[in-house]
Amino acid sequence: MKWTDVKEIVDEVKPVLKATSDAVCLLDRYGNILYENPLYEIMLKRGNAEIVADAKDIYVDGKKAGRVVVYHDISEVNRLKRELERLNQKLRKVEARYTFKDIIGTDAAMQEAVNTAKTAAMTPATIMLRGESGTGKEIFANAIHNTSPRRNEKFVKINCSSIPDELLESELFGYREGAFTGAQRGGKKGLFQEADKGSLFLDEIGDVSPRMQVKILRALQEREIMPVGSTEEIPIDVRIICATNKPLEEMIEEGTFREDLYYRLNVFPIRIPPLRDRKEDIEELSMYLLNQYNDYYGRKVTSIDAGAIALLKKEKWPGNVRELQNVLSRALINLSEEEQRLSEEDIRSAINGEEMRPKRGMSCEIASDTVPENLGEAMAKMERACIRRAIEKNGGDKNKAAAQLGIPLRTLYYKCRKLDI
Ligand SMILES: Nc1ncnc2c1ncn2[C@@H]1O[C@H](COP(=O)(O)OP(=O)(O)OP(=O)(O)O)[C@@H](O)[C@H]1O
Repeated sequence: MKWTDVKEIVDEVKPVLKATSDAVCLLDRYGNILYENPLYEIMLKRGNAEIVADAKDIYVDGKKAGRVVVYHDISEVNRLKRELERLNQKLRKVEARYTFKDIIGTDAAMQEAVNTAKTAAMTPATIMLRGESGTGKEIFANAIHNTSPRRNEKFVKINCSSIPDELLESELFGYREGAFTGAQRGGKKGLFQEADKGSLFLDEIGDVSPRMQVKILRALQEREIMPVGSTEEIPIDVRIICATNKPLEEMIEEGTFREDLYYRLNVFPIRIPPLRDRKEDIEELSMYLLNQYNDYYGRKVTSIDAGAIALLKKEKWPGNVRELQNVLSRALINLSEEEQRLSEEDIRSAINGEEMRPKRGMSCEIASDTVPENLGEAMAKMERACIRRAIEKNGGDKNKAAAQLGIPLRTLYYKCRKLDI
């Protein structure tokens, strides 16, 4: 075949190339354009599309006879990627919904924590919330932001332990276009920048790696951040609230937490007492939570028997208020819609009934002799129950719960989010 045969091929494939949704250009072996389809004109010559190109040589009888170049318009894919990223960022930005009125408890240590937090909220100082898992650190962080002069700006939250180290850096500080493979066009703003003029809540700060501790320290000292892949410093104006249930002082001794970062963060330390140390608050807290859950579960409970309260007070509550929430939720779920009272027996079975045993004619969650109508939902229920149990049994410590379940911590966080735990 001679090179003119490529022209013949062109004539044959023209109708197809006219109809394709990509821009196509056929060249002869010298690089001369033999054919451009109509989209080529629109996509390349008008020049406002985001394009990737694929080129392939055409061989005839083993000899290079020409070249076909296909241009894909990826503007829409990129627009969707940007939209997805924007929505993801929005999701991460927890709206500060709580105020100090939502923090229930008259216990002296709790009141002291609330009063310190109220005072600290009015200053620009960094606040360190200390307390076991489920004691209310996040609700405090919310309330502090909402009371502070920054309340009309953003409250941005990040859980430092649920994100792999490599990602944490780009999440916090952002990155410049082309910083790494997969980096999005135009780069990405980090959460320090997202929270500009507002508050950044660094949850589980005790779980940050030594490498990231240095970077966070630098950002706090210099009040500047440097996005990944950039050489340009960006000034930041962010109020930091951080929280941990880790023994930071011991970690300093062991050399796993930097002392200089500790002093930067520990400007206003606030200790939130565990529930077992404020059992007098259990009744008020339970009523408050029941009011919230009645609507959610479609129940009408207005009172809790004295025996039920006594039982709740006997518990050790290693998972703190979150665990109390779980027990009350289970008790409510097991009640019929008409019941208005939670009895001692209701609470006992909710405490012991981690298996989610059915009660009072309720349909069986996953009984051994029934076939679930929807396998996906049944599995989700089972997974939810197992994960809740593991978290509760480990006193709210998700690291330990993940280890017990034999899954990575990240998977546990993912499942908690997915299963609404
Ligand atoms: N004093 C309180 N009054 C009312 N609700 C509370 C109180 N403390 C905690 N809660 C509720 O208990 C749940 C757990 O609280 P929160 O998430 O703030 O705990 P945490 O200490 O941040 O836990 P973790 O360390 O596991 O992230 C939330 O739903 C919160 O609203």
